[in-house]
Amino acid sequence: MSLGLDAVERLARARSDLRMGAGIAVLGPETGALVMAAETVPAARLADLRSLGEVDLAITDWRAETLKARAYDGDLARVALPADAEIDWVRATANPAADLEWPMKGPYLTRRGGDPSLHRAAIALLKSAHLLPAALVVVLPAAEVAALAETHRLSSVALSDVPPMPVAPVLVEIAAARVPLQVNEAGRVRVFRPRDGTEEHYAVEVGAADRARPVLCRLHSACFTGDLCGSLKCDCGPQLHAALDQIGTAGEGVLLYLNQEGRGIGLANKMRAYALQDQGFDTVEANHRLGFEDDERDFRLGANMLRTMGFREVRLMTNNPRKVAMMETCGLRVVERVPLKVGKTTFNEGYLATKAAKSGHLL
Ligand SMILES: Nc1nc2c(ncn2[C@@H]2O[C@H](COP(=O)(O)OP(=O)(O)OP(=O)(O)O)[C@@H](O)[C@H]2O)c(=O)[nH]1
Ligand SMILES: [Zn+2]
Repeated sequence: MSLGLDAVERLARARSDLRMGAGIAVLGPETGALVMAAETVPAARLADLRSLGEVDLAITDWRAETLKARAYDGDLARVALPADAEIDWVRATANPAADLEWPMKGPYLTRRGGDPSLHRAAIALLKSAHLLPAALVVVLPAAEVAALAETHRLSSVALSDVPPMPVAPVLVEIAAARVPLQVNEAGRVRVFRPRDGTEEHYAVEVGAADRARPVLCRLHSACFTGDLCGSLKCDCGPQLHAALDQIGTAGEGVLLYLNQEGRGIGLANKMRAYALQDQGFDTVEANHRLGFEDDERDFRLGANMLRTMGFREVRLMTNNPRKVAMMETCGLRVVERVPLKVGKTTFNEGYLATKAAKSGHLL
């Protein structure tokens, strides 16, 4: 019987529930947790969660640093929810938007000792759902959590199925068709769908490159503001079009368009980061204040797509050494790094300088 959900399907359902403000169960061998997203949980549900036991607000070490909370667990801190904390306090701890107006939300009492694995899994789930990485967590005996999930028909996932760095999803080509492009009429768009229910990614192939030779390739991450709206805050739009021009002129090559908006944090969080940048923080600091790493992308996706298309060697258009390294790790030989130096404006020179200084980009 295959009617029941497998682990990958249960994770996809749990991500979706968290986005809607529902609770989910994470089941470990002895203990389990009821988990809700600080960003989406309705006030009434927070009250119900409280009635079950002690509530922790799990935040990342980056967010803890901003809030001056001690992160005894290394990569995260388990803040004990104060008895008088209302939903506004929870949201403000998760979201740095009002940090400057409301700086004294603490002092934060954080837990020390014990096993933070359930909290770590909760944060990983929220990140993969593109929500702020702040999770409300109540830890109880696993049997009790399983019973609550059963009674209230909540999604439940096994702790062992939520690894901190998920395995690279398997991508399947779903559809492909000819799309004549301005840069070259021999264009073809292929759509790849990950098996884990996350976003689809696209490959634009120009011509029919020989699979036995290195392919000219741009590995591009989605940027709604730069690619579509012509934003001057970044260099994405000009890079996208320069890469397409170069591939079109060469007569063959591949543009991989990965739907990893905002370096993998999603557009809502990227706009939160932009609002922080308007307060004076740089692109990396803004991500950290939100609780994210400076780059949350999984470049293994691009390498998987290229391999599925039959390529083994690549001439990669990028200024980002991490992209080169990841291709190599995934078994694709980068025979050449082709620089893409376009799109510098007075609005983005600070952004480009920060990427060079803090993220190792080549200027
Ligand atoms: N979080 C965040 N993301 C941003 C910001 N500005 C641009 N982005 C995102 O950054 C990514 C840039 O993608 P790419 O141009 O492929 O990557 P890159 O790391 O700059 O590397 P190369 O362009 O290949 O040199 C896109 O996903 C954008 O949406 C920002 O200030 N904050
Ligand atoms: Zn951009």
